Parts: sequence; C-alpha cells; structure tokens
Amino acid sequence: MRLLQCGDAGGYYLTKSWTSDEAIPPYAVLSHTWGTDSDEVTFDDLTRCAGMEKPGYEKIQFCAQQAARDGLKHFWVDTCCINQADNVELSQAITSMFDWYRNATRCYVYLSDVSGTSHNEDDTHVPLWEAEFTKSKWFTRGWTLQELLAPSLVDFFTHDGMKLGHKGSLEEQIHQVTGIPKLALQGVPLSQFSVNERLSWKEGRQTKLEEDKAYSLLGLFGVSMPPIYGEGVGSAFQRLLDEARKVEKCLQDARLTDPRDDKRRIENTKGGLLEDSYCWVLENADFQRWRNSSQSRLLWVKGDPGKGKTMLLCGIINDLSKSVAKAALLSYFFCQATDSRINNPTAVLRGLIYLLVYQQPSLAAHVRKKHDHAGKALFEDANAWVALSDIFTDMVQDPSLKNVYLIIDALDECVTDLPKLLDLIVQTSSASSRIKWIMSSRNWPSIEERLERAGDKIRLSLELNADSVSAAVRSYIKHKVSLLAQDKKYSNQTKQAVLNYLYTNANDTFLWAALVCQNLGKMSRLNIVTKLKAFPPGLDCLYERMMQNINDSADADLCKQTLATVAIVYRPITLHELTSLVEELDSTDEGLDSAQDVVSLCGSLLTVRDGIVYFVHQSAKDFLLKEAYRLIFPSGRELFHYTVFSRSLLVMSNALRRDIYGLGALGCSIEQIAQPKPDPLAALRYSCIYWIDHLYDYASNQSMFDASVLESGGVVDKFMRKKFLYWLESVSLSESMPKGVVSIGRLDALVEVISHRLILLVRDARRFIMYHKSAIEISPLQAYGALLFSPTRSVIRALFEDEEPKGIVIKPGMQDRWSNCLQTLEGHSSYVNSVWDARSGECLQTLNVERTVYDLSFDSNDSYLRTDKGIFNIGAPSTSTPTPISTETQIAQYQSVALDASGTWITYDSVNLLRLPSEYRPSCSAVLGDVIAIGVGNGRVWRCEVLRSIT
Ligand SMILES: Nc1ncnc2c1ncn2[C@@H]1O[C@H](COP(=O)(O)OP(=O)(O)OP(=O)(O)O)[C@@H](O)[C@H]1O
Repeated sequence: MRLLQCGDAGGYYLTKSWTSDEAIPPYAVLSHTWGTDSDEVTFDDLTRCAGMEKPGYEKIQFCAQQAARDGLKHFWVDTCCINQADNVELSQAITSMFDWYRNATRCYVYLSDVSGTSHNEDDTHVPLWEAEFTKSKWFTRGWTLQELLAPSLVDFFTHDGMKLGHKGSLEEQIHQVTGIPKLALQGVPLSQFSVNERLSWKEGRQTKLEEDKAYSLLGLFGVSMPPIYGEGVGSAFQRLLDEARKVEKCLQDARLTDPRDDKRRIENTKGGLLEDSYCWVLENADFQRWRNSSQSRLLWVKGDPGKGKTMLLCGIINDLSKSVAKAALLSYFFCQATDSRINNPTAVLRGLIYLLVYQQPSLAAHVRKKHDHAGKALFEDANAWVALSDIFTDMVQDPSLKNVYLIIDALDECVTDLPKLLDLIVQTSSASSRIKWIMSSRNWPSIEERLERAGDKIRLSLELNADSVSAAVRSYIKHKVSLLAQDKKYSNQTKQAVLNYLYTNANDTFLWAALVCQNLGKMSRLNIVTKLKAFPPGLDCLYERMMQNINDSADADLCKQTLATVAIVYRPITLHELTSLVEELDSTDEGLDSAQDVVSLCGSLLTVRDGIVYFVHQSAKDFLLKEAYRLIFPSGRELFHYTVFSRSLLVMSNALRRDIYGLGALGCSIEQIAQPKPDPLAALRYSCIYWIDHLYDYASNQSMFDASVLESGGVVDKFMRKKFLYWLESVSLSESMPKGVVSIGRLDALVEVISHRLILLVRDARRFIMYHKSAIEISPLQAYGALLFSPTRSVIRALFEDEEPKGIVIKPGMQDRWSNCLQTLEGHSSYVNSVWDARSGECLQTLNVERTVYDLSFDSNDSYLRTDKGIFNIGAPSTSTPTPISTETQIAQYQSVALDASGTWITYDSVNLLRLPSEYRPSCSAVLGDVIAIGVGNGRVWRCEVLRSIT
C-alpha cells in the first residue's frame, strides 16, 4: 500500500510501498465518485509531478488539507495511489481495499454534487445540502458501499469542503437513502447480517465494469478471490457467493458455543452484574499499566474462590467492547469445569477463533486453508488442537489486524491439558505487540510457573488489592440486602443487623455473601438475627453447614444421590435427565416435579436455570468432591460411575426405538427436524451421549470392575444387539455424531483390554458408525439406509436385518467384509479419491481416477449397461414400466428413482431416500423405470432398484 504525503515545497509525493506486515503509519482515505478518466489524477501523473491542472487535483488537495487538520501526515486516494496500469497491483488492491478503508484513521467522503451554501427554497427548515445529500450520486456507486461500511470514522463534506457531519450524526439520512440497517452503520460485525441482506445493499448501485459489482463486495463478505475481468457479472457473483458460503460454513463449524451467550448466561445465573462491584479494576494501577503500555501484553487476574474474578472479567469485557469499539477485536471465553464441552483447550480456541472470525470474516481465510478439505472434523478429530493452535497463531498475527484483546476466564477450570493452553498464550503474547491477553484463575502455583516464561506480564492479585475488593464486596452486600429488605419487608433494625453480620463475616468473598443472601431469600423474616448464626464465616464452613442440614433431613439419601449425580456428570444435566439417572426419582409418577423438589432441598448447593441443574458455584462442587466425598460417594466414585452407566443403559433399553420422532421419510434432514413436544429424548439425551464414558470411568478401577458387564450376554452385549441402530439414530437426533464415533472407539479400546468376547460385535459397530457417520449425521434415519451399503457379513447388518428399508435392491450385492476404508471423508467434490486410516492419518487407498466411468446407458434390450469402460451384463432389470432412457445425471424433479442435483442422494419421487457413501457417488448415471445405474470413480458400475412400496 502506497500513501501520499505533502512535499516540503508543496505538491504531493507517494511514499514507499508498505507491505502488509509493516507498521503502516496512521492515514486518512478519500471516498468519492470518479469523473471521466481524463479528469482524475493518476499514479503516472504523480510520479511525473503532473496532473495539477486536472479537476481531480482539487479532491487530493481537499484530502491533504483535511488530513493535516486532523493531525494525519499520510493519506490515500484510489485514483493515484494504485498503479492501475499494473494488473497484479490492481488485483491486489481490489482484494485489499476493504482492509485499507477499515484500517484508515478517518475516511473523508467528498460529495462533488452537494453544496453547503444555499437553502432549499420550498422548505426553509430543510437545508439544501440535506436534499442534495440524499440524492447524491455517491450513494449510487458500487465501491462507495464498502467505503461507507468499512471505516469506523466517516466524515461527509460538500464539494467546497464544508463538513456536513459524520456516519453517526447522519445515520438516519444514510439509513433512509441506502436501506442499510442502522446497526451495520454503527459497526456491528457484518457477518451478523445474512448473505441475502448484505446483497440487497448493493441494489441500484452502478460500477463502470460490470464484474466490479461483485468485486466491490468482497470485503463485505470477508472473502478474498482474484478479480478476472471478462468473466462476466454472473460468474463473478457465483464465485463471490460460493466463497461467502464457505466462510459461513466455516463459522458454523467452528461454533461450539457462542461465548457471548455464555457470558450472558453466567451473568444471569449469578444474579446480574453490578457495576459498582467491578469498576474499581478499571482504575487499578496494574490494569491501567496493562492497558496503556505496549510492552505489557499479559494480565493475570488471580484470587481465591468466590472473590469475583469471573464477574470482574465480565465487567472488563463490557468496558473494552465500548472503549475499543472497531479499533480492535475483542474475543473471550469462559471455561467451566462442570461442562465437558467447554473445559478444555480446544474448546477455548474454538471459542476465541469463532468470535474473531465473526468480527472480521476475512480471518476465516486462515481456518479455510484446512477447513475446505477437512470440514467440521478439523475442529473435532484427534488433531484438532494441533491444527487449531496453528490457525490461531496465524490469525492473531494477520497483518490486517490492528489490536486484539483476548480474554480467558477461569484457567483453573480448563481441566484437561492446561499447560498446552498456557504455553500457547505465552508464545502468542511474545509474538506480536498487537495482542493483549487477560486471564483469570485461582492462585495456582502451576499456572504461575508456566506464565513465568512470558515477557512483561502483570499480576493483579485480588488478595493484594484487599481494600478495593473489600469495598466492592460491601457495595455488593448493600445492594443485595436492600433487595432482601424490600422483598421480605425487614424492619430497619433487622436490615441493619443483616448488613452488619454480612459486613463482618464476608472476608472479602463475594460468593459467601451471595450464598447467604440467597438462603435468606428463602427464609421468613422471623427471628432472622438468630438464623444468621447458621451461616458461619468462610466458604468451606458455610458449605459444611449446608451439607450437614441436608444430611439431617428426612430425604437425605435422595439428596445425596442427586448431589453425587450432578457432581459426576460430564455436562450440566436437565431436570428430565436427572429423573433418568436417579432411580428413586424415576420410580415416582411425578418424576419431574420430584426432581425439582429434590434440587430445591439441595438448594444451597444446587440451582436450576432454564430447566438445567447447576452447582451454585464451582467451589460448591469442589467442596463436595473433597470435603464431602465420603458422604456422597460412600462406595467410591467409580462405583457411582457404574450407577450412572447402568441407569443410562436401562432407560435407553426401555425407551429407544426406530424413528423415535415419527419422521417417516428415510431422507428427512436433521435441519428440518423440530423436537416433538413432549420430546421422547428429553430424559435420555445425556444417557445416549455419555453412557460409554461412565462405563469407561467405572472400568478405570479394575479392582472394582465387574467384568461380566462386558461378557457376551451381559448388559452391553444385549444393548448393542438390540438397540445399537436406534441408539445411533438418537445420537444423530441429539446432534452428537462426532461424540458417538469417539465413544464407540472408547468402547472398542475397553473391550480389547477387558473382554474379547464382544470384540467382533463392537469392532463391527465401530466400522459401521465410521463408514456411515456423514449420512447418519445429516439424516438420522439413514442409520437404516446404511444397512444396504454395509457388507453382507457385517454383524450389525445381520442383527438388524429386519430394519433394512424394504423394496430397495442394490446390485451387485455388497462385498462380504468391510473395505480398507475406515472412514469416508466428505469434502467438496462429489466423491473422494482417497481413503485414509483414521488412526494413523495414512492414506490407505487412492482411487484410480483414470478409471472413472464417464458415460453410461442401458442397452436397448435392458440386459446390458454400455459404458465408456466396457459393457456390463446386468440381466434384465425387473422394471415393469420402462421410461425413456437418459444418460444425463438425473435431478430431483424426476418421478420415481433419480439422483439429486448434488449426486449424493438417490431420490424417489423427488424425495431424498438413500444417501450414498462416497465410494458410491456417480460420475454418470442412467435411469430405466425404477432402476438407476450409476458409474463411479473407481471404474465400477452399480445399480439400485426401488420398488413402489418403500418402507
Ligand atoms: N460485580 C459483581 N456483580 C454482581 N455479582 C457479583 C459481582 N462480583 C461477584 N459477584 C457475586 O459473587 C459470586 C462469586 O463471584 P465469581 O464467580 O466472579 O467469583 P470467582 O472469583 O470467579 O470464583 P471462582 O474462582 O471460584 O470461580 C458470583 O456468583 C456473584 O453472585
């Protein structure tokens, strides 16, 4: 990027060309409409110190003067800063232009057809400029759309240099003229608007070259593609949309959780964020040093449990999102030990990457280098961490980024592989001065040691800021007790007594105060001063007292079972799921109500939000697992895993069945499926996803493990034989296929070590799920269609023979064993050319593309298929109603049997029926009556006959 600068002796000269990874000085950009080519000052003019007489010179002078007024030495004007005669440079400029406008300190819109001098004669209240402004041709040009949206500061000027206002002050008028939502004008990330909505903003805008209509939108979609002038506007838009969809897909696949939703949920669960209780940190000297010094890139907020770290970070995020606005990206993640989805480093990176790409879609390019080939597996397979940490490192060093603020709460709740995450933080913080990290955690020496390697880090210890924390806790107590006093109608005296008790005993711990207030909220005001004594100071003492109360209650056993269940599960469970896992609850008629009641009885430790049961705080769970361990797991934790495992197996065995949602159509897509009400999976979902994990953890203590569980005829054997396919369907309905694949892998590993009896069954089940994963993930009932594409000697196929869709015949029949292909990978081509070993990552087999069948037709007497690779004898297909022979790939509007447009589905009467494994996808096809013949990439030809009455 070349910039302009004023010369000492007047005139303007071009600076050197800055590469994208150099620190480009602050600059202003001009946005304007082009006159005729001869009117504009060109790159060539400037290099020859010519062009002063051209009308376009005025705009350059205007831009230079305005930039100087704003204290900017450099500025950029598209007419002369790009050498339009150099195609490579022009092409590069087109793909970078959005970033150049976005990174400009200011953008000046020069409206050549708006004057600021006179008033509208018809209506003296409306200045003439406003009428002219709304009709300005600037709003009708293609490129000015990104020039309006990319920069954060856009000032509008008349042709004689009078400032009319800025994007914010003129928001209403701009919105009226362009139809662009005000939020987009305010700088909300453009990815928040659908592709179609963004496309609608270009309506009525013109460009000199027709392809520029598409190229001028590249930045709006975060897409980078080379311009190919001459390709035509249709092709340019097609490429643009293809790329935009890939960016969208990338974002969708990266999203494991939306950290913005997590933040809102956490704030709500904790009773709302109080500004008075966190704003001290914004003035804190350590925080300020981190904020203002370019050397300080890493801030570690550390403190004991319940000191308010999470809420502090929520407050900092709110403050940064206001103050850094579009000048920087802000990405964050909240680790939660109780939820296995968000308690590991891969989840952290997915969350951070998701928010970064959401704010700046062009960053998706770093993900797409791998995602375009690997698809969603990039984020989920065994190599996810390695791939994601590379992507993340590249992303935060992207030259188009200004500053990036990265925030992770509760490192101590990242329960697996924390050192890996800490190392990445340290490494990225020293790699670029544009990155600033904030992390919070408890005072763990192991974290301290690891962070020691970072350069200039700042520790903000809550214990060392006791005065500020103490004042913040007092303010919190004051607020909470006022609400209590109002609610419970405390007298002034009672209110004061409660306040005093909390002030004296909170020991600067928010959580202690929060728990006591929560409990007081459930008590009557009678004798409240005496009742206060039931809340001893110190978190552990408080939990101990609560546990004692539970243990003394009439429902102690049920409460302890419930607490043990909530403490041992791998993600927070719903009340419905709780009824499945705790036997006593399920056996009552009013299972759900009882679950609600028992959680209320444990109310000092548990809480329910949106039907999901949580610990009131991580420290409550920690207390149970350490101090109250013997009480809630009298026979040890492993045996409790067995309880959850066996309950899961029992409830699944009773309830799982074919087509549990009553979908009917085999090809019904997961995207079209709405959960029925009541949802038959509501109580089973957790069990479906995690039963194998509980079995695995039960088996981890071999001395307690009862091996008969894994014997033939044992509970696992019976379940797999009777319910495996229904389980697969339910896993898909729960959108958890990747987890299902991993779980069956774990079961396989377990069986290999413990019991060889089940090995054939489990290994076959594993091959089945790996081979058919994609089809079942897209359409749950394809679990049954998949039987048709499984080997004749597959154990699962034999066990579930009755579940095969009736009336569909595939010839030649399947081979008798599973092929070398462990897992089919779905890329963007219609069939894959290579198959890979999922464990070693080695390529097992590369299909010979040379042998692809390209041409295929039925012979006139229906006994042969003619192909470009030879003639296949197929015998006469049993069709009764011959229809015209077509050698073209069939599309979905065809009656009877056909292929859909993507060549991945066999359809019947235009409805998806069978999803084809990659190896069976067509390179060509032909239809005769109810028979479709398909030629594939490995030189094979196969056919499928679909009889009218399919079930
Ligand atoms: N600024 C605040 N506004 C409202 N509530 C707050 C605030 N700060 C703390 N609290 C209350 O204190 C409780 C504990 O705070 P928080 O969860 O932030 O502590 P923590 O230091 O992150 O604890 P841990 O390390 O154990 O996770 C919260 O559940 C909330 O009820």
